[in-house]
This record gives sequence, C-alpha cells and structure tokens, in this order.
Amino acid sequence: MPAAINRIVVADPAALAATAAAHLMARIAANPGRIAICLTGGSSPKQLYQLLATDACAKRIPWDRVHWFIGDERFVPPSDPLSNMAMARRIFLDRLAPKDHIHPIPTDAASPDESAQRYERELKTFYGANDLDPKRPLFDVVLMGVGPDGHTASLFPGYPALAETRRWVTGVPQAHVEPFVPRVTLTLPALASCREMLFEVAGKEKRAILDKLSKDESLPANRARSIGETVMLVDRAAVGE
Ligand SMILES: O=C(O)[C@H](O)[C@@H](O)[C@H](O)[C@H](O)COP(=O)(O)O
Repeated sequence: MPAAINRIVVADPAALAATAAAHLMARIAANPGRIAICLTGGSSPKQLYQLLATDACAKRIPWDRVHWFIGDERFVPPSDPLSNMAMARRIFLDRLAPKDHIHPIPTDAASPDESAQRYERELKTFYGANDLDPKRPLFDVVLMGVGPDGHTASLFPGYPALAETRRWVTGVPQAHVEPFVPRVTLTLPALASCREMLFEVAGKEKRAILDKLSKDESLPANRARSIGETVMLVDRAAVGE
C-alpha cells in the first residue's frame, strides 16, 4: 500500500496554482526559522511560480529566511531552456530571492553523478548533518509533478535511482521520456524528508497516468511520500470531470 495521500480536486490550472500557493504560504507562515523549499521542473509548476512572483504573494514571503532547492534537473548548462531551475529563476527567483538562497543543481560537473555528489554535499552542509533525522525534515515543502509513465522528479520506473536508500542525490545517465537528456535527481529518502510533499497534476493528458497510479503501487509517483503530509492537487480535467 502506498502511504496515505490527501487528494484535492480543484477546478482548473489557475485554481491549482492558487491552492498550491496557499499550501506553500501556510508552511512558510508556520516556520519562524530558516525555511527550505524544494521546487520541481516540468510545465506543471509554471503558473504557481508566476503567482509567487506577483506582489500579493511576494510581499508575504520572508525572502531573507527562505532557501530554494530543486528536486531534479536536466544535465544541461544552467541557462539552457531545458533547465528546470532556469525556469524558476527566470519567473521569480532571480528578481526576488537573495542569490545565496538559490541552490541550483550544479550541472557544470563532468558527469551527472559528479553533479549529484556535489549537490548532496551542499544539501548536507545546509542541513548540518550527514544523516536525515525524521524529527527534523530537510525541507518544509517539496513540490512534485507526475510524468506520463508515472515518474516523479527524475525517478523513472525500473531505474536504479528509484531503489537508492543511502544517497540523497544521484545521477541518471539517460531518460527514456522527453527531454532525452541525462538527469540528476534527489532520491526517495531525501524527497521524503519534508513537512509537506505537494504534487500538482493538471490537464486531460494526465487522466491515463492518474488511472494507472490508482492500480499500480510500484510506480515512482506512488512511492514518493513525505514523512509528514503528502497532498496531490489535481484539476477536474485530470480526473475526467
Ligand atoms: O524534469 C522534469 O521533467 C521533472 O521534474 C518531471 O518529474 C516533471 O515534474 C514531470 O515529468 C511532469 O512534467 P509536466 O509538469 O511537464 O507534466
């Protein structure tokens, strides 16, 4: 059985972004100390990022206390249009977040695995320990998407990265879905170390994979669960309403 998930159906992608922003803001408001948010790539979070860039949201974010990470990255130069962090930077981070609070996966490494090792060191330094303590989650919020094959972050069905229990970050030499570039991804234990894991799933093209997820517990998106709360926001089109 996959761990419990709180599924919330909302009207459309705009409502999805608004609900995701509300969850993010609530987690930020609940933490008076240093806050860590793990962003995601793909197209699903774009509207949320645009919302965070608006004055109404931006004014409520204590930028000097929030650190921004990314759950997976395409192994491309940082300015490449395919880069996940580049999208978040372009839409809101570069204008609003202190530069040293933006933590991209370093893709200027010789290989995805070297990049993964460097990011793992950065995460451990930030966390202040080499082992994850369930009482002290690494992230306040981890954002996630679901791919057409049930992958999440860059954890693809059947790939060794999915079985990783020790490493926090790992290289993925090839991807079997578009874009077909190597990836670097946080592993299940690192992603799980959060107060809230928040999936965003929108559009009728997600109907088939939501159906498969309800039948196949082994799919990566069913195995990624927070040690705290896991929420899946879906819009009506995705659930076929
Ligand atoms: O680098 C990536 O592509 C992702 O992080 C990936 O896991 C994504 O979240 C899903 O594939 C959903 O992608 P969409 O949001 O584009 O549907």
